Amino acid sequence: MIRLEGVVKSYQNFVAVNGLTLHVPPGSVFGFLGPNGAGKTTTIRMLTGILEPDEGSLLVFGKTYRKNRNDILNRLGYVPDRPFLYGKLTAMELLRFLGSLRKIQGAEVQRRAMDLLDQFNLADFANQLIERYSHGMRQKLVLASALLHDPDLLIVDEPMVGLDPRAAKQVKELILQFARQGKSVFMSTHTLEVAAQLCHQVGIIHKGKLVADESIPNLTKRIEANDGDLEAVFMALTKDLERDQDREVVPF
Ligand SMILES: Nc1ncnc2c1ncn2[C@@H]1O[C@H](COP(=O)(O)OP(=O)(O)OP(=O)(O)O)[C@@H](O)[C@H]1O
Repeated sequence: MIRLEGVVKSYQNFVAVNGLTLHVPPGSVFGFLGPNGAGKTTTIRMLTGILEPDEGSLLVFGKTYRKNRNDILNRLGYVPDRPFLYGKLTAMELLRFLGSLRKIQGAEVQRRAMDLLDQFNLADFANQLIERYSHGMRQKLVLASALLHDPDLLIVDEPMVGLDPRAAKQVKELILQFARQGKSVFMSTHTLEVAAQLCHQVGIIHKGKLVADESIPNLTKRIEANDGDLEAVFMALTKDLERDQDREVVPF
């Protein structure tokens, strides 16, 4: 679903993503971890066609944005880290509007919107103005918006931030259900714990470079070797790179 080879992206002279290579197969949840400023959002902006890589190859569904932009975007759902929601619309109005942009209209958009609002326990608030929604409700609505056109790939920047345990559980279940249908999820997160619960594969980025790319069983072994301390594993991986900037990805 996603294949990156040697992707580089700089802002003026600052290299934010530095030779990134990773692969996300169908039916999998890929967790993209890293500390603040590691290059996660920059990578996601390239994956969603907002930014273009300076170097390297970036394929989504085996296609490039340069040649197949619309094909890719029609099959992609994206939840940004700071989504904008227009507060003067109701949830249903928002979903109808987004549906019209995607050419999903009438009874079809109404049915899909109600199904999604129902899945997120928002059906009772379908006709309430978004400005009256809590943070968690807004987060769930943004996810519902990203799923309206039934995408094959969901890209989510920090899906759990600010969610209470109940909302977080719903979002986790939805992500897992999505992958069970043979679709893929690429999600960034700061927390190894979220990744360990949800993801099949985890990539850890630090200062624009991938410092680890491993399956959850391998990651779990590593965590156990550190007395169950997730953060210790994360700190060790990112600290190593500070000592040796040219180090290769940790082999597993
Ligand atoms: N538009 C920009 N212009 C200049 N530098 C930028 C720009 N956007 C990001 N950066 C820098 O690029 C680096 C990577 O930023 P990015 O937002 O990709 O990191 P991140 O891993 O998503 O961080 P966070 O977890 O804090 O959101 C940071 O040092 C950031 O300051």
